[in-house]
Amino acid sequence: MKAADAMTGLTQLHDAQKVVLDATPVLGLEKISILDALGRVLGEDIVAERDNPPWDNSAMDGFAVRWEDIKQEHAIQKPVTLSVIEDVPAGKMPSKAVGPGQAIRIMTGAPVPRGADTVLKVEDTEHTPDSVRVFKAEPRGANIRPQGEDVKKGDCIIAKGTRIRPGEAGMLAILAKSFVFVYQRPRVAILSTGDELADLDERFSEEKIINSNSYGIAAAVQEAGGIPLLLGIARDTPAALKEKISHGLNADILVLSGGVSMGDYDFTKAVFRDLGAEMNFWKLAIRPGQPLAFGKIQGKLAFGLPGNPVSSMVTFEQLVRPAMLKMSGHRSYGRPVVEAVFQEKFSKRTDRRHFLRGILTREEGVFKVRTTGDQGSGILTSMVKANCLIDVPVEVERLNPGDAVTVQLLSGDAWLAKSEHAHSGGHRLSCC
Ligand SMILES: Nc1nc2c(c(=O)[nH]1)N[C@H]1C(S)=C(S)[C@@H](COP(=O)(O)OP(=O)(O)OC[C@H]3O[C@@H](n4cnc5c(N)ncnc54)[C@H](O)[C@@H]3O)O[C@H]1N2
Ligand code: MOO
Repeated sequence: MKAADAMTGLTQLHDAQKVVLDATPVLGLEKISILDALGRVLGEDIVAERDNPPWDNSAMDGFAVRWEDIKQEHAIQKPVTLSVIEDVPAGKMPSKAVGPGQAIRIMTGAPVPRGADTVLKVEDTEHTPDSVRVFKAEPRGANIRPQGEDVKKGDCIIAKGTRIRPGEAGMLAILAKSFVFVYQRPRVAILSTGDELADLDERFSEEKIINSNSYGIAAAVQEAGGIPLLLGIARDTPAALKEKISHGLNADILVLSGGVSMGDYDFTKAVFRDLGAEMNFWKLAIRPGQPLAFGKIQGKLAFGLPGNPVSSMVTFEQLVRPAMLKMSGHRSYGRPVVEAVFQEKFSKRTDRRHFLRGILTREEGVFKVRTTGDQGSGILTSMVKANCLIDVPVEVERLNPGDAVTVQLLSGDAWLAKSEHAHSGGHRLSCC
């Protein structure tokens, strides 16, 4: 890793991300029911043990025939009459073979009988229980779905490392895989620090600040597919911090929030040292989220996120979430990214990369983005309004309306839901 810049003492985010990902292990596998597999990452290649469909079958309700019998050029003037020798509904195997001058009535999905190589749609015929008149010529093989057209026995159908979506779940069922191996979900212990904090179950007091970070981080952990373990609040004493941290060391990741700014370093550092931790204390070249601690405590990944509520969420996004995704077997660790047209004026110093909370909309096919308003690191409503983070590179000094920017999409389809709010104008939240 490149060391922090000698002049500024700042560490670039991508350098910090590399350190984090290099230190992050991939978790082991567990076997689960496909009913629980949505969103999980496959830990095995899924190889087809049989063809799908398992036999040639009809794509239409109609009659299975021999193409030789119906190939005449003027079907309408000279319709062919065939005798119907059997009915084959879906779910039944035909017992007879189609011979010259014969047809078998067949339903969509039913196996094509031996001898037949073409299916005629029922609406292109005139029929009685015993016979069928054919008025339309069809090419050989029409309306037959051949064996193995979807899946060929022996092929790898879903590769290890694939995230299971509804399509994969259906395919696993087709392949009769009721249980599959997936990567384990990371367990993330969450600890908020600070005497100023009160938890939700404590008596409300005017002097205290409600611990919101634990709950925002817990939700972010769940959204990233992990299991949050709330350790509560560590009071500002070395003993309290040490004890709480030790409770979190059976998790895969420990996330602390607060206590990483200048004033708190000495105390936190001493506790880490006592626990045998190897920690980096970074000043990241980003805003929000400058002070950040990362390392390993007794082999477990440990993050010290800044206490300001937005800073903790943004640093979780940029550093903890990628580590969680790597742990749980994903092949890419970032959010979806799009280019959008910036709608405002913005300026900054050229020493930090900024993550502005943004509202992305799509108007006449063009992505447009504006900020949520005040970008202070204590303005948690900015995260409530935002559907994306606008990623403004370190070297950019100003943005004008019309400039192209890169945005990281937060939480899936949220940007669609937010469009209406953005259109209604203004930065204020409005309900009802
Ligand atoms: N002299 C300096 N002071 C600060 C610097 C600096 O470089 N030099 N950096 C500032 C920046 S940037 C940030 S971010 C914060 C980070 O501070 P800490 O991580 O030590 O966090 P605290 O001081 O404990 O808290 C900051 C702020 O956040 C509130 N907070 C903390 N925990 C929670 C929680 N669980 N839920 C809700 N809110 C929480 C806390 O009350 C404070 O308002 O340091 C700056 N200072
Ligand atoms: O980085 Mo602090 O997180 O800017 O407020």
